[in-house]
Amino acid sequence: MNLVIDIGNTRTKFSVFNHGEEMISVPVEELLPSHIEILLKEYPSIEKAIISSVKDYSPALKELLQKKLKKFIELGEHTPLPIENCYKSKETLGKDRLAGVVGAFHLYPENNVLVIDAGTAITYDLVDENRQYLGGTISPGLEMRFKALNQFTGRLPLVERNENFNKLFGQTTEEAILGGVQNGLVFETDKVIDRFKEFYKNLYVIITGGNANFFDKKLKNSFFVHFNLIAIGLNRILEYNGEI
Ligand SMILES: Nc1ncnc2c1ncn2[C@@H]1O[C@H](COP(=O)(O)OP(=O)(O)O)[C@@H](O)[C@H]1O
Ligand SMILES: CC(C)(COP(=O)(O)O)[C@@H](O)C(=O)NCCC(=O)O
Repeated sequence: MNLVIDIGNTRTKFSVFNHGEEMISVPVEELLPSHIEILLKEYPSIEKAIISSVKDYSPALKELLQKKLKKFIELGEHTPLPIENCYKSKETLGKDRLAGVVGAFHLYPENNVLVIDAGTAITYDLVDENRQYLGGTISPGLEMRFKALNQFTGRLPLVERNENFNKLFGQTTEEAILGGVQNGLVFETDKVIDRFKEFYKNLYVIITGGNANFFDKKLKNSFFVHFNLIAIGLNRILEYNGEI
């Protein structure tokens, strides 16, 4: 069994895999060594673990995993991968982005795949049919857009995401913000997909991340939702490192 840990800017998600199949997946605000102790008691067959992190995390967590398990990988720029990483600043690349494209390649190895990770930030990343991760873009996440309007102005309230908002424009401050943020994100995403499709034929689109369900029935382009894409990618990297 494998333990995979994805430390994002908002949440940490940890999952247990058994022969490639995800048994459990749990989001927590902060992963503590005590959580790992409990998990290892519950699943004594866990022998390997991998962590992807986009921020600093407790050294105690790493020490515990190194001590208790047969194999532990902290995903980094030198970790061997089943795809070629063509990002130029590999040392600054978010490891969640790398895991996402490995997951995409594992699911759709014959296709060009655009991975959209709608989390704290929104990343758009391309892995092509030649097994190459080519790079992508980073833009503010949904919640960050609402928060920015509130924090950097004197009069704009903090508005919450509204699933039912479907107007082109607003007639109240709240509606105007919803229109700007939500429609803006939908327009952005559809346009990004359109542009990638112009250059990459046979393009599959995967949406993942805490806000993946926001796009449901909103985009004109078709896409697959894989909430556990990062975990799938991390598990694949862990397995790959056992094979080579
Ligand atoms: N239960 C939840 N707890 C926290 N954030 C959530 C939850 N459900 C949806 N979200 C949204 O998902 C985002 C976090 O998504 P996630 O993919 O976990 O991000 P990250 O990898 O950046 O930590 C938040 O910014 C929020 O907008
Ligand atoms: C772009 C990100 C902030 C996304 O993080 P997330 O929203 O998943 O928490 C993260 O991947 C990151 O810190 N990247 C470093 C810069 C780069 O990828 O080039």
